[in-house]
Amino acid sequence: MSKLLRKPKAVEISPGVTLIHDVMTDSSLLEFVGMKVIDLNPGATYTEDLDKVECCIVALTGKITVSDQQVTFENIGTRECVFEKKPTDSVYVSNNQQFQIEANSQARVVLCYSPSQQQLPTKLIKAEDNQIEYRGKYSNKRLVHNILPDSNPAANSLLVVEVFTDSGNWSSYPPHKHDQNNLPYESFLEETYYHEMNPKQGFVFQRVYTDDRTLDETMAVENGDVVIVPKGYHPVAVPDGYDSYYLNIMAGPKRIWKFHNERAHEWILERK
Ligand SMILES: O=C[C@H](O)[C@@H](O)[C@H](O)CC(=O)O
Repeated sequence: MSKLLRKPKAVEISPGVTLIHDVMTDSSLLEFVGMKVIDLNPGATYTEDLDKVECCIVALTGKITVSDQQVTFENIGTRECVFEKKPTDSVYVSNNQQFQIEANSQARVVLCYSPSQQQLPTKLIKAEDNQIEYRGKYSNKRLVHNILPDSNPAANSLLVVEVFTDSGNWSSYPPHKHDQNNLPYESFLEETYYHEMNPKQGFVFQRVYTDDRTLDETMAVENGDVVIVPKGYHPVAVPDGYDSYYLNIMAGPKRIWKFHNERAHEWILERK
């Protein structure tokens, strides 16, 4: 199995809290981006002390209450299933802060981490404040919810976005990369994909590859899988009959999303 593909697990880490994914920089190919996926039963609580990282707490499904030692955001979250295609609520918590999550219902939460030195205010990122985009044409149409884009100054290095790609379409396509610290032409951002499928037995194909093909992995990615993108192009293809969801976390030396399209496929964008 590719070293870029992580399958979901189910480890109960405290009463009512199950760890589904734990992709942190000390156990992955990544230096900047970390992520955890946790399930919480109603009434269960999860507490974490952040060191020199910031965290975006995404209420993926269900209702949660999030607090640090000063503020509390009660009963946030907007959906029971990501395929309701409604934006959801998130909370930004900065470095050297403690946060607690309490589940008001059965909930799945994605914890998105990246380096942070300068402590910023804890902030509710409301669903209605997500920037919505309809990208692409022909068979690369997708719906994008920008949860924490580089235009939002709430974070020091973290970028979070979710993407819905319907049956028979491609996304993260034409292939693009952001693995060079070469602004204004390209930024260096590591990336993770947390995938869900509808129906659940579905899969997508994702290829992660570099210009020189020293990295070239094509994976069948299933519901709940995580794909790690340390570098390279990273297109996703969705088979007929299934809809795809993924949550992207990006971070690097500069909090700017400036990607480079693979020249060989850039003509895709020129079609009328
Ligand atoms: O670089 C960002 C990620 O590859 C995705 O968020 C991608 O941009 C989604 C898309 O445009 O299809």
